[in-house]
Amino acid sequence: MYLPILQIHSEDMPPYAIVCGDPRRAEAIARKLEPVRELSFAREYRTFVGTYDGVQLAVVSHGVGSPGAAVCFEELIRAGVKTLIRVGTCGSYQADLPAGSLVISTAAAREEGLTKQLVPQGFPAVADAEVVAALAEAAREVPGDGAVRKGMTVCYDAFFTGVLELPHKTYKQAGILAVEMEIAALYVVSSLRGARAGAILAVDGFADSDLAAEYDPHTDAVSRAVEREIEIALKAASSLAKRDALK
Ligand SMILES: O=P(O)(O)O[C@H]1O[C@H](CO)[C@@H](O)[C@H]1O
Ligand SMILES: O=c1cc[nH]c(=O)[nH]1
Repeated sequence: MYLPILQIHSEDMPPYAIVCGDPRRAEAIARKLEPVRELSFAREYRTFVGTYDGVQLAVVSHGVGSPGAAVCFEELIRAGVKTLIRVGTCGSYQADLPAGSLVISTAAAREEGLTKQLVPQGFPAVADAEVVAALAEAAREVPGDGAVRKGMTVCYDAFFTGVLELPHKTYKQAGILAVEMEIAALYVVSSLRGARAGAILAVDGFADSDLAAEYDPHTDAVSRAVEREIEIALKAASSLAKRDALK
């Protein structure tokens, strides 16, 4: 089957995929695969396939925002991908999760618009428990200087605020750890289509509007956290694949 938006063929796709927003991050992840092959680079969607620790994986960028990312997730699942792990960045709500920390998202509050067009309001955007456990286990094996925390995240469409305020205060008060822009789409599309998904995020600053002036995602602490989450996601994907092989 040909997937016309990603411009890939299902025959080339393994059942495990690492996904991320930035095509350049996809390339950085793909450099860890050996051998590796670039299948396509169409719009924001850059697709590689290769081998990590004896396991065949795809690495695909999905761009910024849920509508475009949902197109990517749908086509990957139609192509036969059954396990998706997002390796992203996020803004933190928690003082003890500064830039350089890692967040494993167990579920996402659906504050974006895309999933409202797919499922009713009460439908949860929830990670797969096996994927979350594999990420948490891999995180314990990959050393680093930042904190690692499992918990809920919130998914917005807006990155910069307009004249309305985003409900940062409410979600922070409710114990949400961090904000980003694609996990709701990932978890809802995966649930609807029978795939399993999870996500790990590197904190690149504080999301609250009063701290936004200090936003700088290009520090050494963030780069180290991104490098660490890439290792964690690759290890998690490989251990899930090896466990699946024994089932
Ligand atoms: O680092 P990525 O994976 O792109 O994720 C986060 O970064 C982008 C915003 O800067 C959004 O895509 C958000 O979800
Ligand atoms: O969506 C995002 C991603 C990274 N950092 C943020 O503050 N927001």
